[in-house]
Amino acid sequence: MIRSVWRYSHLILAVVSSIFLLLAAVTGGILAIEPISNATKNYSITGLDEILVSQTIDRLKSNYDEVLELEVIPSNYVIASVLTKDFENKTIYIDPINLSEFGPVEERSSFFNFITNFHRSLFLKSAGRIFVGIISFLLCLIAVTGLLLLIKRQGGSLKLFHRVKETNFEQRYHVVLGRWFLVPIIIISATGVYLSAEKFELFPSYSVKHNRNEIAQDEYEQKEISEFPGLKNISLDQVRKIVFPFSEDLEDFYQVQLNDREMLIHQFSGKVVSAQKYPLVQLGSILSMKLHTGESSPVWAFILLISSGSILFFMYSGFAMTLKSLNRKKATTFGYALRDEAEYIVLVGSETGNTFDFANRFCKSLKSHDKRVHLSSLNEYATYERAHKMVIFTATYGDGDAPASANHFLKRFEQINPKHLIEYTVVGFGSMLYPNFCSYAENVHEKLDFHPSFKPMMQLTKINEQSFEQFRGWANNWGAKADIPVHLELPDSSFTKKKTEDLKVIDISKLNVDNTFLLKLKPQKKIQFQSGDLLGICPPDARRERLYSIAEIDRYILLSIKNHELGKCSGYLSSLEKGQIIQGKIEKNLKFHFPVTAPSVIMICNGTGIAPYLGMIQKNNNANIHLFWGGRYTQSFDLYQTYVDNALKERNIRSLEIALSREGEQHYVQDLLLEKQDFLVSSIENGAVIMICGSISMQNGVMEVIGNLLQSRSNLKMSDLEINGQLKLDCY
Ligand SMILES: Cc1cc2nc3c(=O)[nH]c(=O)nc-3n(C[C@H](O)[C@H](O)[C@H](O)COP(=O)(O)O)c2cc1C
Repeated sequence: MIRSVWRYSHLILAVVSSIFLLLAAVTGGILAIEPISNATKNYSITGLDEILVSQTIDRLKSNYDEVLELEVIPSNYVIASVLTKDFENKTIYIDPINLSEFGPVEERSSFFNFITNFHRSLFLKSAGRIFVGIISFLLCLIAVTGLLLLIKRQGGSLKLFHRVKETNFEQRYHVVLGRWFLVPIIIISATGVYLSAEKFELFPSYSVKHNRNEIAQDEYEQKEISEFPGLKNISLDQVRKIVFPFSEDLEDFYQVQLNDREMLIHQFSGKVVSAQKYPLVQLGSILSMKLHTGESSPVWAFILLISSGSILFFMYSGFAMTLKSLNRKKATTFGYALRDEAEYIVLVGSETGNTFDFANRFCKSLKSHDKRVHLSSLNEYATYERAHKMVIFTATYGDGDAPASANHFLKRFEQINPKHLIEYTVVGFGSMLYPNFCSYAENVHEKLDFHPSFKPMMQLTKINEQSFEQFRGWANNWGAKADIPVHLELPDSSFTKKKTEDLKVIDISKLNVDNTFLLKLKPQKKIQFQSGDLLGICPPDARRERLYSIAEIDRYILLSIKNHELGKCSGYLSSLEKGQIIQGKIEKNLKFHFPVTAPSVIMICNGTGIAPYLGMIQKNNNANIHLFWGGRYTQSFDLYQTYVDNALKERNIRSLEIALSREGEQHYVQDLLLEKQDFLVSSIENGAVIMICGSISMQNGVMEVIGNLLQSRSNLKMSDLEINGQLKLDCY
C-alpha cells in the first residue's frame, strides 16, 4: 500500500514537472561544463592552508602600486585586482607565494551567461524563477520518493548496492543509475530550492552590519602587516575575499570576508575593529552555491554533469515503464467475455504488467477455440455464474508480498462465497534471485486448496524470470488436462526476426520405446553455437517454432526429440530422411552454457533433457561431472548409452545415476537426489554448479528437494545458488 502511494506520487510528480525538468536538466548539464573547462586552466594553488594572509598582503603591497582586492575562489584559484607601477589596472590569477601572474581573469562567455539566465528563469523573469524553484522542489521530492522506492526494492538500505535483479532494460537501469545518481540529484535540487527561496526572500534577511560608531580611531600603534593581530593565523584557505582600504583615511578598513565571518581590520594597527559571524542562512547560501554550480571542484562539477544526463534517462525509462504497464493492462483485459458469461476465468496479479502479457497470450489461445474467457486482475475477484475453470497467474513482490493488482485479493477471497465448484490452477511468476521465490503464488494456491468450492486441477507451477519456454511447458500440460490444444502466440523476440540456417540431416535414429529419437544435423554454413544453445524449427505450414536444446558434437547439432502424438514439429522431424535440408534458427542460450569454472558440475535431467549434456560431457575433459537422469525404462537410455559410456571411459563423467519410473524401484530423479543427499549438499557447499534440463514438473520436484535439503542441512539458501551462479535451468 505504502509502496503504491510512493509509486503514484513519484509518477505524478514526474509527469507534472517533466518539460521544465527536461529544460533544467539540459541547461544544468551544460553549465556544469564551465567549471570543468575552467579547471583545465590549471591555476589551482595547493597548500592554501599553509599560506598566511598577512604575508600575501605584504607581498602584494610591495609588488604593486596599489592593491584593490584579493579573492580566493572555490577551485583554489587566487585572484588579485591591482594597479601596477606602470599605472595599469589588472585583475589576474596569481601565485600568492612568488606573485607570478598566470593570466588575466576574462569576462564570462556570453554563451554561459545566456544559459545561466535560461536555467534560472527560462527567460520568464520572476515568473520563470518561481517555476524553476517549484521544479527544483518537485525534482527533490521525485528523487527522495525514488530513493525510498529503490531502498524498498533492494530489500533495505544496506542492500542498496547488492546485485540488481531486474532484467528488463528500462527497469534495470532505472535502478542501477538510481543507486549512483539519486543522492547527487537530491543535492542539486535541494540546493536549487534553497537558492530560489533566498532569491524570493523567504529566509530572514541577513546582511552583515558593522557598528562603526564604537570604533576608537584616535589612538593606535602602527604595525607591520605581518604583525597584524587581526590576521594572526589566518591562512588563505579561510578567505573568500579581502577588500583593501581605499585611502589612508582612518575610517577605511581592510574588509576581510572569511568562510564563516566578516571582519573589519584597522589598516594601521591591524586590530579587529568589528567581527560578525555569518548567520546560518548565509552559510547555507554559500554552501548551496558551491554545491549547485560545481565551482568548488571539477570532480563535483563532473558528477553534476552526469547526474543531469541521468535525469534525462530517468525521465525516459520512467515513462517507458509506465506506458508499457498501462498499455498492457488496457490491451489485455479488453475484448473478453463478461465475468458471469465466461466458462474460463483468468485472474492476474501483476506489478509492472508482464504477467498480464502472459495471461493475454493464454486467453487468446482459448478464445481461438471459441471458449468464453474472462480476464481481470486478482483484485477484481468476484462470483462467476458459469465458470468451471479458473487460472490464476500471479507475480510476487517485496518480501513475498502481493503485487499491486492483487493486494486486495486475499481479503476479497475471504468475503466472497463462490456459487459453485470451480477447478483452479495457479501459476506463479517470480525470480529465483529472491529468497521467497513465488511465495505469494504459494499463498494463493494454499488459500484455494483449503476452500471447499475450489478443486485443484494441477499442482502450483512456478515460472522463473518470465521464461516463455517454461510458460509454454505449463500451457501444454494445462491444455492436455483441459483437452484444449493451447497454442501461444510467440513473444516478439529477436529470435523471431532471426535469419534461418540450412541444416542437412546426417543421421536419424529409429524411435525407441518412448517414441524418442536422435537427429544429427550439419549446418551448411559456418555458424557459431555450443551445447545448451537452442534450435528453433518451424515445420512447413506451421505458424510457430518449437525450440530444442542443442548438443554440439564435432560441429554437428545433435537433438533428442520425443515424437508427440499430435506434435506437428516432432512429427515433421521424425519423418526426415538422411540428406534432406531443413531450416532452423540458432538462439544463443548463455544462461545454459557449461560453466567456465566450477569445482564440479551436477547435471540433472529427465527424458530428452539429456540432449545438451551429451555435447558437454564429450567436450569437457576432467570437468568433474556427475549425471542424474530420469526416464521410464532401461531401454529408454539406450539412445544415449554410447555417448555416456565414452564420457565415463574418458573420466569426463565421474558418476552416473539413473532413476526409472516404470521399472524396478519405480522412482524419479529427485528420489535419487535424496538418496545422494550427503554428496549433493557437500558439493553445493563446495561451489558445485547444478544444471537442470527437462520437464517443468521435474524441475519443480528437484528444486523442492534441493531447497528442503539446504534448509535443513546448510546455511545456504536457494537464492544464494542463483546469486552465486550455481544454478542453471533450461526446463519447459
Ligand atoms: C522489487 C521486486 C521484488 C520482487 N520480489 C520477488 C519475490 O520476493 N519473490 C519472487 O519470486 N519474485 C520477486 N520478484 C520478481 C517478480 O515477481 C517477477 O519479475 C515477475 O515476473 C514480475 O511480474 P510483473 O511484471 O507482472 O509484475 C520481484 C521483482 C521486483 C522488481
